[in-house]
Amino acid sequence: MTTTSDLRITSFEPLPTPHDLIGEQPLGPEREALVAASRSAVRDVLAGDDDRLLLIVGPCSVHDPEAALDYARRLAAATRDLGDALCVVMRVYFEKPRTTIGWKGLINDPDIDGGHDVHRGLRLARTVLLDVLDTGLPVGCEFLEPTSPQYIADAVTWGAIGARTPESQVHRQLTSGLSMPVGFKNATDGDVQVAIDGVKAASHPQVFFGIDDEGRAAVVSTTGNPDCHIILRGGRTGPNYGPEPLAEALALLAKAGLPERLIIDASHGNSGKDHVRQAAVVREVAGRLAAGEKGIAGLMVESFLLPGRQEPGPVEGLTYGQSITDACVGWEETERLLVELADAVRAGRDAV
Ligand SMILES: O=C[C@H](O)[C@H](O)COP(=O)(O)O
Ligand SMILES: C=C(OP(=O)(O)O)C(=O)O
Repeated sequence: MTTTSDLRITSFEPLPTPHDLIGEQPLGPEREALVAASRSAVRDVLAGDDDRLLLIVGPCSVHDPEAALDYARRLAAATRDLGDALCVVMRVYFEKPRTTIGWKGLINDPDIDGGHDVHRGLRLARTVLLDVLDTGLPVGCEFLEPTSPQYIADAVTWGAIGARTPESQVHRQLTSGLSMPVGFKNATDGDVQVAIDGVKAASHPQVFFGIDDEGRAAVVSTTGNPDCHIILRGGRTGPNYGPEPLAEALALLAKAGLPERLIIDASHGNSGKDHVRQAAVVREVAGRLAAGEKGIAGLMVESFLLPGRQEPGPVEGLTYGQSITDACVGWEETERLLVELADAVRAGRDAV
């Protein structure tokens, strides 16, 4: 080592290789079939070849695997009879991008105590993914760390690039090699064009630094991902889920030569992170779907067992089933919204 290197690194701790972790917890043929079939269904909905609504619903973040699984079982049961109208993917988010600092998710700090037991976090995340798939629900998550997908992406049906990273070359390159449809969010300042640029960049083959299955640093070459789309999540300039911002975004997509279909995120900048407002946004969008409005392929809702949020900390001291990141719609309200959304999709089919 030289006197100029690693001056601010306190430790390097080797992780298991993706090959080893996946070997410990294999996907298995039944889950693999579910992931493949649900990816294909999501692609069809995004392309407009399937007239259902893609609904990405679930907690802002997973912090308590037991509560996440409890939620998954309820969601699977509640949506069993809504499959003619809704293509449901559960939000199972393990990596949280922060505005400044804060808890960065189950993989980074599974004990929510600053211990950062990433080894445990990775294993736990994979266990949660497999358990959720066993309820019959496909899974969606945000990809934030450029190397973590090698450990979990085989189990993921839909991915997101969050509002803090649509302009990041690293995330665009990563997405170009991901095997599932991926949504790019508009930036936190409300800029939609960066998400569209992200979709375009990710659709191209890319060559970049990454890791292989054996965890070795590698030059990664990709084919490009043709299944990307944008997500309107509002921003500092206000919400963008209304008919006017939607029309503007669709026009930008058309100008870029991309399909005029997108996802609306009812949370974040579209609700001011207020879960009561979030339910109102879902109902407004449902009304528009029932009236036959075009262009909305999907909706994202942050929902958990209890409404609202609480401050993060070790699970023993937390209220069961309540978010420790953004405020979520509670379960009873979620059940009502699921039925209302399915009815809206059915009504929209008959609208002129
Ligand atoms: O979805 C979660 C949050 O909105 C995102 O992680 C940013 O949160 P923060 O602004 O509290 O850091
Ligand atoms: C972090 C998230 O959202 P955004 O990137 O829109 O802030 C999220 O969906 O968890």
